[in-house]
Amino acid sequence: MTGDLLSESSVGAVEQPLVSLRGATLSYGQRALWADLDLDLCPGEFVAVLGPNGSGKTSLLRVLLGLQKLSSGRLTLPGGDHKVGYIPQQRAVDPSITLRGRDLVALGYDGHKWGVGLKGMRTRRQRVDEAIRAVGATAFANRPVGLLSGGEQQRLRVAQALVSDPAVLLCDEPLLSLDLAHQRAVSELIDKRRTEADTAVLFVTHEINPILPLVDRVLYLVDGRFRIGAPDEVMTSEVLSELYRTQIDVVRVRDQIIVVGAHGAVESDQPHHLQARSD
Ligand SMILES: Nc1ncnc2c1ncn2[C@@H]1O[C@H](COP(=O)(O)OP(=O)(O)OP(=O)(O)O)[C@@H](O)[C@H]1O
Repeated sequence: MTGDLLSESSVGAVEQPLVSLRGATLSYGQRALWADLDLDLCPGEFVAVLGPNGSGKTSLLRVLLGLQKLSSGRLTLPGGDHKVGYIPQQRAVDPSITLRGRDLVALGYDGHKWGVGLKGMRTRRQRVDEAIRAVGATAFANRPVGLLSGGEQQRLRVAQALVSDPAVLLCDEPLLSLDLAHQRAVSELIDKRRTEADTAVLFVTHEINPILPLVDRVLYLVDGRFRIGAPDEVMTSEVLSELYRTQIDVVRVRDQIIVVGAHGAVESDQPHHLQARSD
């Protein structure tokens, strides 16, 4: 139930991490989702978290958000407390919800602030407007969230996470149900934040290809086992076969990674990007 740390050295320059996990284990009852996990998240780093359904990706975000206690091990913030932006998994919004798009974004700015006063209100409006502009949502920000398309709602969720000026951005499958154009737009927005503000990004996804050029390291979780390293180190036939405990073939086609598994190899745990092998 342990994982090997393939490449802490591949992080590059020695930097003080914003978030650090040491020997982190999360169990529900007898089942360890992951155990002995060491992970540092440094400024400007983009870490993708992959793994089949139920492997503990969202639970990892919940631990980092302070919503879930570790069963053992330590979570530390070596540089002190930081602002954290969170893009939650998409959920269907009730069409009768009258909250406007800009109100949703403003919730991200308000955070724990109360009684901001008149001057504060002006700054708040400016910051919210900027965030809405940055995600290209100005045209629909005054409409009720419930009447917006999935892609439009997702852009507003990104704005909500970014408006708080986060040092760490936690994203839970932010590309889910977006078309290719919106996948690209949302990935670019997150990457822009990372490069311009040195924000660290932890990005849960089932599909690495849309973000492959942005990824520094991959954390791949399968059934309590895990690997951490650069995409070229982790996304290999050898490593994934070991994680899934069955033959997995990883092939590169142009700039895409195609993962091919044996029929029925991972059953209901089959990740979205795992293609059935035809032999
Ligand atoms: N509070 C809890 N108590 C007990 N079990 C839980 C709790 N929260 C999550 N789980 C279980 O832990 C497992 C991991 O859940 P989690 O949501 O972290 O997986 P995931 O990798 O994000 O999955 P998906 O890809 O489907 O979103 C699941 O089997 C889930 O049912």
